[in-house]
Amino acid sequence: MGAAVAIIYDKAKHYLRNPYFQPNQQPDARNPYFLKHMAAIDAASGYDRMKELKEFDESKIGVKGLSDSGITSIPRFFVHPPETLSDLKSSSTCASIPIIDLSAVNSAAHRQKIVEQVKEAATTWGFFQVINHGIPVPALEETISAIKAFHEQPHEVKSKYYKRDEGQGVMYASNNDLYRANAAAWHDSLQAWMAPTPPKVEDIPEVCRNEVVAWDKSATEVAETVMELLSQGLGMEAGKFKELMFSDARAFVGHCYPYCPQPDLTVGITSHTDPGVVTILLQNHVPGLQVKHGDEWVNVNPVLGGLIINVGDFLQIISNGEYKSVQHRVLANSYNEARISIVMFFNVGKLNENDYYGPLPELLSPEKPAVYRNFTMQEYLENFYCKGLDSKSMIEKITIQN
Ligand SMILES: O=C(O)CCC(=O)C(=O)O
Ligand SMILES: [Fe+2]
Repeated sequence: MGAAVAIIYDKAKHYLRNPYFQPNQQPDARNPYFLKHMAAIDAASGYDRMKELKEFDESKIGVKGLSDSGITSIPRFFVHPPETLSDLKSSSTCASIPIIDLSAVNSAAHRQKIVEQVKEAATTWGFFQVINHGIPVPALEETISAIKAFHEQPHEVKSKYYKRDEGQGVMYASNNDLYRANAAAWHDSLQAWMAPTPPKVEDIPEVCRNEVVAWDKSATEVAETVMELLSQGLGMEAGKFKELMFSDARAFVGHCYPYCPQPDLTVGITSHTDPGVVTILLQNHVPGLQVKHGDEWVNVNPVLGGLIINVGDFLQIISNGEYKSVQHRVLANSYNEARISIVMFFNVGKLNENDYYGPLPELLSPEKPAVYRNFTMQEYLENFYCKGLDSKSMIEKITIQN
């Protein structure tokens, strides 16, 4: 057994020794009274959550390392509160997000119909899949394979990239919000800021370097097409979102959701909305992504050649609530094969922290007054980086109460 492997194994054994934690004993972690109460329980049982988190983080093994080590019970800091766990089983099997064919997007005869479809999907679902978007299926598969290959590298190679350096460059870590969230989730991610400041190409791991660079280019083309349709759907010029620099800040994330031995006790990614303008998501064939539609969770099943698009908080706000930024989550993976997803987040590129943003003036009228107040980029970024995925969104914070 190599030294690094021995260390991983040692860590895993350490986690196995953790007392098994009954989820129904877990108090509501967001309630300050219970937090205090819980700290007391932890003190009594000798459980030091911060120490466990740090040990896991510093081991750099990620959930992939835990999963590969053959553990049969998950560390306690991954266990979610009972109200999250009891909701995991409730998913609808009949509904599905709209699928929109973009093959005729440049045909004058068909354009308006596609604009209507995109508008309807963004208004009612906040999520849709696009097909015939111009990226060939083999290119989608190569991108997935490259990210899978990154996560499958031996610990010795991959751990060199492990760091927490949010908001810039390239980083690989387990759970971006590990120290902010109430409970950790069963995924690892490779992340790279592609714009406005692209990473040094040599900082992108070699095993997926060309694919990440190529994906940035092709996903941005699709995003810009979709943004034109979304802009027209609001009755504005196709080029309006581009003019407002809505695709000028971009983050690439390659998630890996390895097999989880106790998928009923945790999640793959905690329910959240995306903060930005739009997100484009490519997933492999392993299911798990769900979106909230009305009171139901709906499975987003992989479609061959499909790319999933969703509206982020920023777009909901500037569209004055017309387009919906919808809660989504990923279930902890119960399949033997890892679930891989490639996510591109598109955000406004203007970096002046003191500029005000809010519902676009051209969408407001006496009949349709602003439903959100204006905010600065600084307030928006602070809100994002100070919270876990599971906390209050920007939207709730700036909604004008009547
Ligand atoms: O992996 C997925 O399918 C969803 C990921 C996601 O929602 C996110 O990274 O914001
Ligand atoms: Fe998301």
